[in-house]
Amino acid sequence: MFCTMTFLGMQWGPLDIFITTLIALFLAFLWYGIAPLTYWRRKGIPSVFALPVLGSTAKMAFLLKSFGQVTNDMYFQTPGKKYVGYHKFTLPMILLRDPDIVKNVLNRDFVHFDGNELKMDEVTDDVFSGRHLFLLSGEKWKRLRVVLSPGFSSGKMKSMFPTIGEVSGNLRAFLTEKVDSAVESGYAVDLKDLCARYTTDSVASVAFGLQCDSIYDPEVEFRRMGRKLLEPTLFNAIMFLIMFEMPWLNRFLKINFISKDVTSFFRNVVLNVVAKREEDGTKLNDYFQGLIQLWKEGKLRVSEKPIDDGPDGRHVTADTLRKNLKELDDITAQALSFVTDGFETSSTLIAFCLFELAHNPKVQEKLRKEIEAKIRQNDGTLTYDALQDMTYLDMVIHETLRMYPPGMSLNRMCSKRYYLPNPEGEGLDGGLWLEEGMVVTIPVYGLHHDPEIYPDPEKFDPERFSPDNKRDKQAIYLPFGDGPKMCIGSRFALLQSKLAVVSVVSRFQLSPNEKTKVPITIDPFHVVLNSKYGLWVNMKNLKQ
Ligand code: HEM
Repeated sequence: MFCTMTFLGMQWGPLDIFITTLIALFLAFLWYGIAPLTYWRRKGIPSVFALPVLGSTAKMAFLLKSFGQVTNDMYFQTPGKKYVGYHKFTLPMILLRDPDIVKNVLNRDFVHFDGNELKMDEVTDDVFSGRHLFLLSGEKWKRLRVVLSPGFSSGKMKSMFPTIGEVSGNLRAFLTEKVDSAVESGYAVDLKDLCARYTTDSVASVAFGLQCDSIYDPEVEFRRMGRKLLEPTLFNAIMFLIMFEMPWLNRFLKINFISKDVTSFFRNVVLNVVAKREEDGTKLNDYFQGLIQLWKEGKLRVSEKPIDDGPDGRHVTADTLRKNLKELDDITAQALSFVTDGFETSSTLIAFCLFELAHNPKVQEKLRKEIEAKIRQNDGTLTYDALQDMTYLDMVIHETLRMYPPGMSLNRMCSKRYYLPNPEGEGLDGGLWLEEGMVVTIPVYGLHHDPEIYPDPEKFDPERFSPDNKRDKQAIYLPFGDGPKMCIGSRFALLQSKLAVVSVVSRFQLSPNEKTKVPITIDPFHVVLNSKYGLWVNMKNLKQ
């Protein structure tokens, strides 16, 4: 009744096959799931507990915690060490704990760490692959960084000020309507959603030259598409888990990180704006115009040679974009990177800042006084220079980014052998040679919340960043990363965030709303630090 087979000169019945398969699976489990976990013991380096297959990141694998939360846990489990080994699944990695080593890796010794573990598939993710700074390394990264950096200079920020100012005016007008018609306890608002709509409008106007109005209409298509990119859904959580933590897996799965409808929407937006400006002969002084110029000069092509490269320069028009998808994607990628990198991170900053102000009325009052004084000194108008001159606002924003750094951790991949001293302390013999390809993790959230570095770390205290305190201390502070790979958009992020905070605080009184409990619960599904249950506050008119 049961069939048998002959293999290696022996007769195999179903039971033999079953038992042999079990043994083979068990050996594979030992070889691939357990043996790699002895790596740090064999090297004599202290390490964090690791489970078979899932390594030290089991909670992340089950989506119970984000990678940032897991690195934070590991940081606090290993006091006194300069660094420790851990396993992301079965891959050995290093968690750097010592602020001096961290600073060296990011700055002085960056040439040893200009590799990149992140990769997107060129076929499935044709827009970003080979074009986004986050995904590039070595020479290509350096060339694109040099090309894009002038677009984020202080001068450029000053020229963007009126455009973002208009969007912050819309935010204020929208809230005025809501607060005026609210009940006596005030207008209850989830800051997370509102601030995301504000930064969407701001990014749309600066990076695409579009008026988007999602503050008033949350369902407008630009907002829907932007939201789809980073929404904390189960699908996105799994997708980001694969992209950031298991990039090798996508070589087989070939998942689109940016879905086709989102890609095609943003390609069309770019095409239409280029064509419109060409038709009208308009040359605005915005970031998008800068991208058009770079594209015309062939400078956005970092992976391949630009087309039409002749002695008189490139004769390219909107029609070139229509006919050549690669050229269109050169612009789309850079404009779209504003959406992926710029709106969620900044909205997180604004939302947490306003949330903390609601919970710290004295800080709120002091900030309001500064804003009023600076505006008064400028004949009642808010100018770019007046905003830059608000020292206390800068302290409040710094403290928000310390407590809530949107990117909770950073990674760097070793590209050239590098020596780390003994992990147990100063002056001891024996350290570790990091080999090419080894990834080191910097637990930003942990460092920002370490009482040895920032006393009473859970207290929202902008005074830590007063000019005197800042001068005295050289504490580690990494909300935008550091070194040559530091966030390219930090000036823009600070500008749009400060404008939003000023617009709200100068007009409304903020107070806590019981829907959001303190301390907040971090959302493990979110790619940047976020509160799981929103960030609710009440807003009232100041004179009420
Ligand atoms: C509060 C807002 C923001 C925060 C907290 C933030 C944070 C960061 C961090 C931590 C990094 C990694 C730095 C490193 O590895 O050392 C980064 C990189 C980057 N950010 Fe931001 N960012 C913000 C806003 C923006 C905005 C508005 C843009 C606009 C385009 C932007 C574009 C980028 C890009 C392109 C990179 C990659 C840089 C490179 O690899 O050379 N970011 N950001």
